[in-house]
Amino acid sequence: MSGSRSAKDFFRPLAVGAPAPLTEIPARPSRAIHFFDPSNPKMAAKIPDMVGKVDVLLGNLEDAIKADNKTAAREGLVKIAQETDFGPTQLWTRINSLDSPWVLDDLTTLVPAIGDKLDVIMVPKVQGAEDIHYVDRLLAQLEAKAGLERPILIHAILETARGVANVEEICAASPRMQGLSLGPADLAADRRMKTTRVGGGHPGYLVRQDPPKNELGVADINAARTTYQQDLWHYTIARMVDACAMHGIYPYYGPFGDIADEVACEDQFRNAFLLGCVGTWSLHPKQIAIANRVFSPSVEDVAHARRVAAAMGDGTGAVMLDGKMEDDASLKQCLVMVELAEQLAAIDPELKAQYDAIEVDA
Ligand SMILES: CC(C)(COP(=O)(O)OP(=O)(O)OC[C@H]1O[C@@H](n2cnc3c(N)ncnc32)[C@H](O)[C@@H]1OP(=O)(O)O)[C@@H](O)C(=O)NCCC(=O)NCCSC(=O)C[C@H](O)C(=O)O
Ligand SMILES: [Mg+2]
Repeated sequence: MSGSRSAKDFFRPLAVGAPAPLTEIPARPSRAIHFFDPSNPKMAAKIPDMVGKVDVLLGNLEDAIKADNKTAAREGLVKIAQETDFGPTQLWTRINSLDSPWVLDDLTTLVPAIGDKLDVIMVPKVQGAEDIHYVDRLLAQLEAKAGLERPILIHAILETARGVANVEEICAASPRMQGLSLGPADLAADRRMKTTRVGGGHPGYLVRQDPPKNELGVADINAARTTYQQDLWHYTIARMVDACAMHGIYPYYGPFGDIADEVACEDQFRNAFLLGCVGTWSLHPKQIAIANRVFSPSVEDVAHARRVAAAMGDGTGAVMLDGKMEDDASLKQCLVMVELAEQLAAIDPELKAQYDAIEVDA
């Protein structure tokens, strides 16, 4: 429940005539949220062909769009949305930040023009529940005026220290809250981290093995020692995952700026997937395949999960499979995998064929 609204009012529209808020956020596949600049003619021309090949297309209006192109990007997005049938692909936008001179025009232009096609509005640099409340009320007013029949959802980017500190209240601020993404570049700057990258790791953030000891038991600190690079984003992503799970909404990684390094990109995405994220951003067409691969459970994992489910019968008790104990709790993890596989199979025929080919012998 939001801090200032009582439980009975939480699911009432915030403007007369606005659509009723959803009581549950649908689990729509969103492995890759693909960013494009609607003011860039080359990128814009590629969008119709990407429909059906990526789960989410996001027209970006904020950072990475030159100040001189803000209006062109907004108008470009309206044109693309009006001319494109998005089929199973969701259409999202990232509006300008709430302290910018552009955001009001973003919302008052987009909602009447393409509000019926927009699934989610991503709000950058969210600091606390008050930012969500502002967008929530304004969207309700604009939806009512435009006669929209379904509410547009809100996705917040965590990219300030205050936003991270307030992550739970942000998730709880509105029934429109669909999910959270990590904004590692802005967050690093706001935290005054000493990095210069857009997401990913850093070779200096590491732990080193203890020194070996000589025969007298004295540590040889000059001996070669293995180091292990650590994940700079583990803490923040873990907080996001817990806050989202608690509020029934969805956590996402965010941008990986080293477009050329596909291996490290895949590693960063997989860490997020394993921790509980449902998707990530793709900044370049080649990151879509990486995201789709990582955020779809492997055939081996789905086969194992179905095998555990079959062996567990009514879901209670404990059984041994391949020398390992399985019980109610491991079954619940397996069911997360099975449900995700079913959702993805419904929109991805290639994955469906792979999952359908699995034979389960208990
Ligand atoms: C990163 C890019 C600037 C690279 O663009 P480019 O140099 O043109 O790459 P290529 O030559 O390899 O491109 C090949 C063709 O593909 C088209 N292209 C490139 N990117 C896209 C795209 N995202 N969608 C559709 N089409 C794309 C090119 O136009 C080429 O076409 P052609 O010449 O006809 O073959 C560029 O990829 C880019 O700008 N990407 C998006 C960047 C972005 O959105 N950044 C903002 C999100 S990250 C962020 O905001 C940080 C975050 O908030 C935080 O705080 O952490
Ligand atoms: Mg940012």
